[in-house]
Amino acid sequence: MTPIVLPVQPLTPSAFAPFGEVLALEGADSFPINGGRTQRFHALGRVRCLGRDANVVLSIFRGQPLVPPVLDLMERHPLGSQAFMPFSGSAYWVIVAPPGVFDPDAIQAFLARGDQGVNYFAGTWHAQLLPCDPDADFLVVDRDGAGQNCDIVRLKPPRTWC
Ligand SMILES: NC(=O)N[C@@H](O)C(=O)O
Ligand code: NI
Repeated sequence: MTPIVLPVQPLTPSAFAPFGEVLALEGADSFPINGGRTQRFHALGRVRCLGRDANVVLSIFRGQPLVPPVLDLMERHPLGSQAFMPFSGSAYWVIVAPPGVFDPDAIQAFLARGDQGVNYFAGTWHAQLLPCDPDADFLVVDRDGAGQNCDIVRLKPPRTWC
């Protein structure tokens, strides 16, 4: 099947608001701490962690680009948020759809800079990590625990982006 081409928009807090939060210095609420030696960029996102025996965990993902760039599935985590913060400088694509019943017509694609993170709301449909560069490292904050926390939906036709 010929993939549908998604237009890509720059990642901004307002455009991304239906899907989650953008983790970035620009526009953040910040204040000095530690006697003024440190600036705290406060509460950039909120972690949700629901269900039985659940913990918030911190992981590192070393991701590789999707080649060819053809997306045939998306996923969601109904029991918890999931945050990705790049720390090797790679830009990455963020392809999402609103929480709830999956609507393929509501899919949106963003290009995130290497200094922007994202925190997907619990239940936000998203593509698995799509870095632009090889060996792209991300700090990931998400939920570990009992229960089904990864629902998958197949894209027919698949999607690509430009
Ligand atoms: N499966 C996993 O831990 N990663 C995905 O959830 C992802 O969004 O990349
Ligand atoms: Ni995920």
